[in-house]
Amino acid sequence: MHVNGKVALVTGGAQGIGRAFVQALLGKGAKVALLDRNSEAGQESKAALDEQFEAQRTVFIQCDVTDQEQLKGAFKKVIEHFGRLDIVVNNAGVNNEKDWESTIQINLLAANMENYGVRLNTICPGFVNTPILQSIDKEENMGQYYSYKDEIKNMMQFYGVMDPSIIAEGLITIIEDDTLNGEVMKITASQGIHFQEYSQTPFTSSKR
Ligand SMILES: NC(=O)C1=CN([C@@H]2O[C@H](COP(=O)(O)OP(=O)(O)OC[C@H]3O[C@@H](n4cnc5c(N)ncnc54)[C@H](O)[C@@H]3O)[C@@H](O)[C@H]2O)C=CC1
Ligand SMILES: CCCCC/C=C\C=C\C(=O)C/C=C\C/C=C\CCCC(=O)O
Repeated sequence: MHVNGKVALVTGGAQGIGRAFVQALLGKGAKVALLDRNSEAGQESKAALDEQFEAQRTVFIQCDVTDQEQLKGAFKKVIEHFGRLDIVVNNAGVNNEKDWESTIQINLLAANMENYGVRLNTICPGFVNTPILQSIDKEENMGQYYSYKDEIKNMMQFYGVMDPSIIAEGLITIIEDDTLNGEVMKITASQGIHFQEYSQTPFTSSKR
């Protein structure tokens, strides 16, 4: 799918990887709705993007993705505003070991699109240089894993920390290549953008 002229919705688009996604999509000619629960960061982000791209190509919608009513309302607003919706990027995420139920709700369940006849792909990055990494130093985020913070920092040094722009490059690859569906794209500092390969099962059922 060509990105030029399409409409994209990015959750958690106010900062970090989401913001890099928004920037890359605008750079390729899309119109973008950035959704985020953080209104201040969302507005700041839109204002900064407006200096680089025409203001009418970006809209910020405050939305907590765990609130289904807000989320549905935001999808509706995007279609009303831009007249269509072609690309959904389910990016919003938190690191909150103390409230893992809400972490699962935000990171995995909020925008489940599998029943809508769309291509569905996943990006699994290694460490990326965004504000979420600051949570590693905070007991309120790490909970029982707080004592591992130095090991995690050693891992970051060992494996490397990537710039968000390479994750955005992975997203554009997924959008532009229509053959990609059900793929797990891995992005690491050592191997760059690559795909998880699954071995074929040797078993073939006689019942078809
Ligand atoms: N930074 C990293 O090293 C890695 C990040 N990830 C994942 O990438 C995604 C983006 O992470 P980063 O940009 O690093 O984090 P970030 O903390 O910099 O940005 C996350 C954005 O999501 C928003 N958000 C959080 N909860 C929300 C909610 N309930 N509703 C709406 N917006 C919400 C935040 O306000 C923030 O703007 C997350 O899902 C994260 O788990 C995955 C692998 C590595
Ligand atoms: C530890 C809590 C952090 C909270 C969320 C922030 C970052 C998340 C990072 C990841 O999910 C990635 C974690 C591990 C992967 C690390 C390295 C893989 C590199 C492999 C390689 O280069 O071969």
